[in-house]
Amino acid sequence: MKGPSVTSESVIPPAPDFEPPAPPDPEIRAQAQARQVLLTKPSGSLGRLEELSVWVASCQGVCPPRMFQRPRVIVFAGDHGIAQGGVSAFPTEVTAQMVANIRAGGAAINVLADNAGAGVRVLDMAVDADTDPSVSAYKVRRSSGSIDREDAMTDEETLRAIAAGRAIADEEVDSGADLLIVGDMGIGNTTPAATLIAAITDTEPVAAVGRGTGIDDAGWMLKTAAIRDGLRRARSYTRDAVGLLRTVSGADLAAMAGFLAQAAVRRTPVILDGLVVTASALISEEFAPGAREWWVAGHRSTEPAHTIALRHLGLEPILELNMRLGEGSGAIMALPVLQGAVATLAHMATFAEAGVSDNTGVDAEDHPAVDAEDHPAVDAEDHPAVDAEHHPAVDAEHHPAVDAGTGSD
Ligand SMILES: Cc1cc2ncn([C@H]3O[C@H](COP(=O)(O)O)[C@@H](O)[C@H]3O)c2cc1C
Ligand SMILES: O=C(O)c1cccnc1
Repeated sequence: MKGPSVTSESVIPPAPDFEPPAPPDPEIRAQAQARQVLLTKPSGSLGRLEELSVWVASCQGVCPPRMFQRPRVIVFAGDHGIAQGGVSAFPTEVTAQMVANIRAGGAAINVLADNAGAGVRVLDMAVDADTDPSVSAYKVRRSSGSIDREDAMTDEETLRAIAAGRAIADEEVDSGADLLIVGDMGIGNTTPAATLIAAITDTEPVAAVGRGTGIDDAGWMLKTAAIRDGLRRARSYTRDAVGLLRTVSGADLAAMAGFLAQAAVRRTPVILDGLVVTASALISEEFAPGAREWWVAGHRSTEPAHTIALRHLGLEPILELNMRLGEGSGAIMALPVLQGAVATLAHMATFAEAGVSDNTGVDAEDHPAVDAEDHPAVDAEDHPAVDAEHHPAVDAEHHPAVDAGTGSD
């Protein structure tokens, strides 16, 4: 993926050189796992909150972890030529109108971010209109190409978009962001997103296509055909992340990929959103292998390709709310869950502090009432608080942060 590759069409420049991200801190992870067991509750009783709290501590490199002080939502906006092909239920001009709506505070993401205590920033990467200078500083072009028959952008534009995403991540982290959420806004963007996911995971167009903004059956046929044509064009680039972005994505998706990779390089945790953001995340993991250790999936979108992408990344979504909006709206709903997880590990009393009896003196043989077999929750050894094996939702391989067995390696 790194060296220049020669194709029949062009010489593809090397992928941007992201530093390999270091994993979240394994020592802190072990400390956090050990602390979870001391808190005044049966081990494992806080379910997935325990694993999430351990993950946050290991990302922050500190135990107990800190509540997030400056969570930020960054919405990457862009138009797509394919939107002219009947693949969306809405017209292209909605993208610029929604960028203005987000700036004015009236979109779903604004009210949900307010509710969760996060700031929102929207950026025009490729909107097919002139937008306010406050959002267009990184604009790459007006609309990306129609991916069924032309490249989304040039190599130079692709690299510029990736670099923009990277610079934006640096800006956010440098100004104190301690949790990042990526959102998308762009009529037609679920078509390139589904195409990217299908190309990377070798999925048939009919299995990857979804209803997006709510297309009817005629739109579904057009969208499936567009994904099929895009996949045909992307065929030679399935092992070339920059080539894939150039052929079948858009400047907005390329910027998200750069942003997500750099967030990991900067050791900043991310909550992923739905289909569009997760499509970019697949590319980002190619740029910066291991970046996914810094991400959690906020929710499962109803878009079928989202589930395919999550499976590929080994991520289990926190929420399932039947949402299919984008903008970062699903991810932001998971922020209170993450804050709750942090609060438990940071602020609960331990058994010793509260003078509550723990179960270390309880012997299953002497006390048949609390027989380990009937009450597995009291058997600390067989049920480590965050044991990936007993919680298959959590993928130990991809998320060593939650693997109690390898906590100290
Ligand atoms: C008013 C409105 C607000 C949105 N906010 C996010 N999307 C989402 O829907 C669009 C993608 O779906 P498709 O590929 O079917 O066009 C993107 O703009 C995405 O951000 C919206 C769509 C609309 C219409
Ligand atoms: O899941 C998403 O990201 C999504 C779904 C529908 C429309 N826009 C975005």
